[in-house]
Amino acid sequence: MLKKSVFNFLTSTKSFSKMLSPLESAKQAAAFKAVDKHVQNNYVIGIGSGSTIVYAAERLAERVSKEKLNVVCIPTSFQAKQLIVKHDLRLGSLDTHPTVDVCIDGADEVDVNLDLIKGGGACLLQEKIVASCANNLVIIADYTKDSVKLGDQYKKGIPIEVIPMSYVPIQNKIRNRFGGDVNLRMAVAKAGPVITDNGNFILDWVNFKQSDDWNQVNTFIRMIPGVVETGLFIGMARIVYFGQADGTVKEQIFNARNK
Ligand SMILES: O=C(CO)[C@H](O)[C@H](O)COP(=O)(O)O
Repeated sequence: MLKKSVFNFLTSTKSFSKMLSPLESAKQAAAFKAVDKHVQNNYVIGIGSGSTIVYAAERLAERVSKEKLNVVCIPTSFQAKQLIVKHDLRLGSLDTHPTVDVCIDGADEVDVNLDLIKGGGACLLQEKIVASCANNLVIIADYTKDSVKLGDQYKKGIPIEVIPMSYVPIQNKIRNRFGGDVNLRMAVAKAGPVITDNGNFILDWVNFKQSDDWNQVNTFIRMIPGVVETGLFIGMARIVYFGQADGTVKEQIFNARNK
């Protein structure tokens, strides 16, 4: 039997109310650290997408309510919008707030230069738009996303959002230029492809050769007619928090980043 005092302690704070797996603890630790360090009163905040950002939204709601913060949240996806609404945070848009103080978002892989692969949740287009409007892009990720070179860790490939009618020619052009396989992402609970929040398809480029110049690769792909955006976020992030299995956080900063 658990002693009453121990039980009371374990259930007394929100953080201890759910026992998290090492991976979830890592996500939570990274998210909490980013919100605690980078959110200030009167900020416009970009809210990213994915599973790690769920913890950031929770923490932000906690801080807003306790500290009576006045912040506006700009969503990067339908999911992000739902999180903002669920937590009673103030929903804004780039129409009314085109400059974002800080954008907090997850990533699928982060290399030593803080270049990223994003779009595992098919939200890369709006994520990149909001990140491009932010004075500071802060990435929150668990330890599995920490990589030396892009492609080391994330075997699901580089997501590319495309206009539906162009997906086959785009597959061919990428394969012919760089090799690898370019797969149309299929939906799980629907017969057919994943449709993004913007009504487009997602191609996942896998088994590619590593590049020493991702900027060049990104530029080539973005120039193909029908490509809307890629999940390569090159030179955008300035700070990454990698949550660890023990709940600590590794911080990686790119000081020389110019915006
Ligand atoms: O880019 C994304 C969605 O398009 C996510 O930020 C990325 O997939 C990371 O997700 P998670 O926090 O679930 O690991």
